[in-house]
Amino acid sequence: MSKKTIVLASDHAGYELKDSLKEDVIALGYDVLDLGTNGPDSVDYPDFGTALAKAIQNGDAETGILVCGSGIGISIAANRHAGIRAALCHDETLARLSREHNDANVLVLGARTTGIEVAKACLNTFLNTEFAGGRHQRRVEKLG
Ligand SMILES: O=C(CO)[C@H](O)[C@H](O)[C@H](O)COP(=O)(O)O
Repeated sequence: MSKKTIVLASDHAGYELKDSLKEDVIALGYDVLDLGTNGPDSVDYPDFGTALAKAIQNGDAETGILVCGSGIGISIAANRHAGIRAALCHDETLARLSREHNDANVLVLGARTTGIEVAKACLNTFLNTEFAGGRHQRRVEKLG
């Protein structure tokens, strides 16, 4: 059986945090699909949020991690796509709730707003928390 694949993407403001989180994801035993960006040259977050959403829609990965400066722009981009539930998280509580209540399939972080240790804690919580189902199932289904 193949390992679960996690897709990562960021803009120029987020690539260093994205690369750091990628190391953690690999160390945890996941397969990784890195859609870039891979350097400080200015790029546009909609291109990367959209590319990640399409990778999940296509079945290339089950779960995603997105990073931009604030996390806001790239969240907006990803959430325009059907089936994508991208959650901008600033702490472990939000990371846990995004999984338990919203069955979020994309963790979004702001590299200019969230420190590396909090970001890593969010990542671990996000990856290790199951969707609670029950009353939340009906609500998630209404998201489309
Ligand atoms: O989308 C954003 C803001 O909502 C992100 O923070 C971007 O990374 C940011 O806008 C990029 O800004 P820059 O001045 O072009 O580096």
